Amino acid sequence: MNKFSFTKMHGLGNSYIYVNMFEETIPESLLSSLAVKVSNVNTGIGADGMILICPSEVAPVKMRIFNSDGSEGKNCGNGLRCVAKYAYEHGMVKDRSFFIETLSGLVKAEVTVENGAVTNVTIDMGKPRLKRSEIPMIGLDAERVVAEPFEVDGKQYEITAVSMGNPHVIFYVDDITTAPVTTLGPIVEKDERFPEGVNVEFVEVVNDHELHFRVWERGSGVTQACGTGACAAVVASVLNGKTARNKETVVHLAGGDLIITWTDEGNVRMTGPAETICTGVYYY
Ligand SMILES: N[C@H](CCC[C@H](N)C(=O)O)C(=O)O
Repeated sequence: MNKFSFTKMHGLGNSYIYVNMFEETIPESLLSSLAVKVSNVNTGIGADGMILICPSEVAPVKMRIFNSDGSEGKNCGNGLRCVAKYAYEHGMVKDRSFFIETLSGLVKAEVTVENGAVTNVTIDMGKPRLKRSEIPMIGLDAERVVAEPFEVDGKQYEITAVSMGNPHVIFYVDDITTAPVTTLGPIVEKDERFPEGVNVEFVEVVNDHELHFRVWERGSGVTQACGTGACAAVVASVLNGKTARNKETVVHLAGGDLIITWTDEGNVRMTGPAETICTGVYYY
């Protein structure tokens, strides 16, 4: 019987099964199917996916993230905060500020420590990718996708698309409590205009530094929070003149709040909690 030790952690209720690949060995060919199995709340552990904390040649640690459908994502904001917490608390890094490698490049983490435990984490997520080709999205000629008409099943919408290393499309709504998350979300996730699929976000603007946010995630469906999605929502809101550049913006997600700033230098900074739920051994 094969097995590996895991730590279940969450960022605002967006939980993953974390595996320390400095200590565990799992065949590459099994990673996708294992992500599906461990995510199952009935026959597995229960989570939005699986995250591997791996050795890296360019940073103290590398994060790989697998959604609950087994697809591998290229970035994960809530995951990065939990990886930073894990790395610091397990002595994998000595400084409170350090780099983490992702499939979409290097990001910088800064942990807040109280009595030896990481209570909050800031991630410099780097620059958003705004070109249509970088999302990626196919369709009109305009280089960026900002307030673009978008038809779905004969209904007209307006979208803005942003990549944080992974693809996001933002719909603005008047009332977040009635956003079509579970009806429009799964349709747009697989829309052919997004060749790699897309994370689908719904945003209600409160004022120039406050948003309400819900998400249908590519590969995981409805989650309590999406860190990269919240970053994309802030960038989209600045591009649409709805929130202020270089100003801390509170994003209210179902699982709690993130503080996000798109700085004048161009980077997106995200601050929020990261929590450990439990540890255990998974048999497969
Ligand atoms: N579903 C995403 C990966 C997880 C992102 C999200 N959980 C976050 O916190 O950023 C994707 O396939 O791009």
